[in-house]
Amino acid sequence: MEQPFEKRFPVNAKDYKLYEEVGEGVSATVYRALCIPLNEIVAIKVLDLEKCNNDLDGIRREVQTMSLIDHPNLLRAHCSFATGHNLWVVMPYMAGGSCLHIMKSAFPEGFEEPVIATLLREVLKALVYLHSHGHIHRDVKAGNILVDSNGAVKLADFGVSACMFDTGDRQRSRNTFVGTPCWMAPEVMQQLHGYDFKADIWSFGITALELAHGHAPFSKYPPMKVLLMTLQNAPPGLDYERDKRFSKSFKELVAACLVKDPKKRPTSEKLLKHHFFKHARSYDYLVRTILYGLAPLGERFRVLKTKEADLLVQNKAFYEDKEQLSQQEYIKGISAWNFNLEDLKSQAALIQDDDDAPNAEDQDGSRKQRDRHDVVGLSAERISPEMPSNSIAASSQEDGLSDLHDLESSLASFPIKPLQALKGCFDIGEAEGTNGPNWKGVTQLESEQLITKSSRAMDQDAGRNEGENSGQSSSSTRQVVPEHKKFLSGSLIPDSAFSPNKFTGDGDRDFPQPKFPSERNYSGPLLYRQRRETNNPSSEDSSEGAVVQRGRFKVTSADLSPKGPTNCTFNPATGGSTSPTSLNLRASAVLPSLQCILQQNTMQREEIIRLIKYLEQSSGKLGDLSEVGTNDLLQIPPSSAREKELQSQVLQLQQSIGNLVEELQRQKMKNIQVCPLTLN
Ligand SMILES: Nc1ncnc2c1ncn2[C@@H]1O[C@H](COP(=O)(O)OP(=O)(O)OP(=O)(O)O)[C@@H](O)[C@H]1O
Repeated sequence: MEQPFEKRFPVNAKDYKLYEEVGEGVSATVYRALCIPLNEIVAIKVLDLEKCNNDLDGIRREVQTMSLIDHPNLLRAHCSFATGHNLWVVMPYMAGGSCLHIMKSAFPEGFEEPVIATLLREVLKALVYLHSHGHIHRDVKAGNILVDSNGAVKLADFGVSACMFDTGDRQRSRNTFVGTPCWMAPEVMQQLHGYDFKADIWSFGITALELAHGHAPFSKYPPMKVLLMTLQNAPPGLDYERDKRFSKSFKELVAACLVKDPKKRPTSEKLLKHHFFKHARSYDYLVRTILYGLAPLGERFRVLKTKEADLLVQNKAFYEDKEQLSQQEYIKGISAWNFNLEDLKSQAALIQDDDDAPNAEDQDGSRKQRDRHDVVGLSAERISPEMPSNSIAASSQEDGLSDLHDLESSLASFPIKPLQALKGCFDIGEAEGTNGPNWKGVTQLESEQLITKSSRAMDQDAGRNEGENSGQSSSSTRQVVPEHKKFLSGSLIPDSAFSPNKFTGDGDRDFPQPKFPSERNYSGPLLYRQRRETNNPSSEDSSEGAVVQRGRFKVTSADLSPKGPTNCTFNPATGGSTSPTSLNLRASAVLPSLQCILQQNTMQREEIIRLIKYLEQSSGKLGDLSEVGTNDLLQIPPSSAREKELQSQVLQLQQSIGNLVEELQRQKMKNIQVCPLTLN
């Protein structure tokens, strides 16, 4: 359909001439290129297979989908082939670039409604096609809506698409935590019951807001906060002061898509009939309104990339803290994340909302009211009935402490599997390299302990201010920071390919100079790839259900349950040890238990002494009791209820010391029997 039957694209690299870079994703760099035999300008997506070892299946699926689809609103691959360690995917060149690029270059505040209607209608047609063929796109966003020089609109990037007809492992992949958080549907985040193509409808609604505002709701927040806000807050919408310019039908369309219960969202087919699309115009209209005046794509891309790099350098100077830096990177929309749960918790607390008014999306009380009972899983029960509905979002955004609590309790509210998945995701921050995830020597057990520790610290710090809490949280945080980033513009292709004289403008529409100011809004998703070093120092993860992270969140739904503690722990409640008791138990395995018992014993002794001292001070009548034995003390009849209580506690402690000592002896005996040589 896309190309005439006789047009065959060669599958040999020498038949193509690469020009400038026009886009970067997490896994690929896209170049404008010339197909020499056909004398046709194309785009070539170059994927470095060595860097994508963990996700070859994803790549295969992407290429397969791109070759099989046949719809004018979907970006189809002409052909693909391997060359060296790269995979080249040859596709039509979309000279306008992505809607995200266009907004960043010229429409930082978003598009006008007729433009949005036109773009969305085309995207929806693509979704109707995909859904009717059993596909979920799973990454619908402005960055994946491409426009060509004639104003034709195509949905691109099938890197994480899934097929509803898949079975087995691939079917399971449909339940994975995948997508880009700001656009991700709540049911995808929660993973309670899996999800279907309605997840695309949510992303479509978020994309509508993105096109209207120039950035997606919550795009300035770090990933964990986005998850929390999506799950806890009412869905974002267009109900606010700044959205006056938009029609009622647009607001209704957005509201219809952004319903938390996927069953209540319309299908793509039904949505296409929405009266909002009466505002849609022709492709030509897009050329006149959004493409006119734009510089060639490669140039725009280069300018944006330079600005982003500058911004990153500035931020680096400003934020010495690497966590802050990584947060900044996220805010700017880079989707290659490398983080862990503790980092995210710190970030959730650290993030300040002082750069502008809270998102209008979060403020509207009526929507909250409406959605209170519509929230999947978390929010309805968690919203305090006394709290005015319109203050909830504000407080959840402005109060770092409450964020931390929210975070803890939200995670606690997750069903086990998603919780493990999330933890797995955050702990295993790196998955792209050949060496597996970036698992920096922290076991699941340690991770759990850290979480517990952090939550206890929060309890203790409840009265302190946010900054202190952040610090507290940070200090207990493992410093797993993003890998050093580098900009590898054209790394896969000889530099000469990008020399200015190669920049011919062939096939690219040479738009007149943009009439827009250079000051731009840099919030929003994905501008350039945050590439990671391939030589990840990680080697310790061999977990099943390992995380695959292609710049978007992607966590397998395979069982990520903890492997169980490897060290023996003493259970004070039963007085017994959970350590194995088999005969071939080694002394080295028993000793930690014994040490633990001894430690407990010592602690309890100290507690008794403390109690005695307390008694001594509080009664004041007993004279100098330091010389008096505990038993003697206990002979003295208590003169107050408090004394009585303390005496009984002392008795209990003594009893438990007795038990512990017995246990210690038992263990010693056992140990001697099992490993006499070791102990001798
Ligand atoms: N056919 C094309 N014509 C022009 N530009 C393109 C084309 N395909 C992709 N691009 C640009 O390159 C960018 C990266 O491409 P793409 O999204 O396919 O890579 P990716 O690695 O899959 O990205 P992601 O980070 O979303 O995973 C796009 O956002 C777009 O701006």
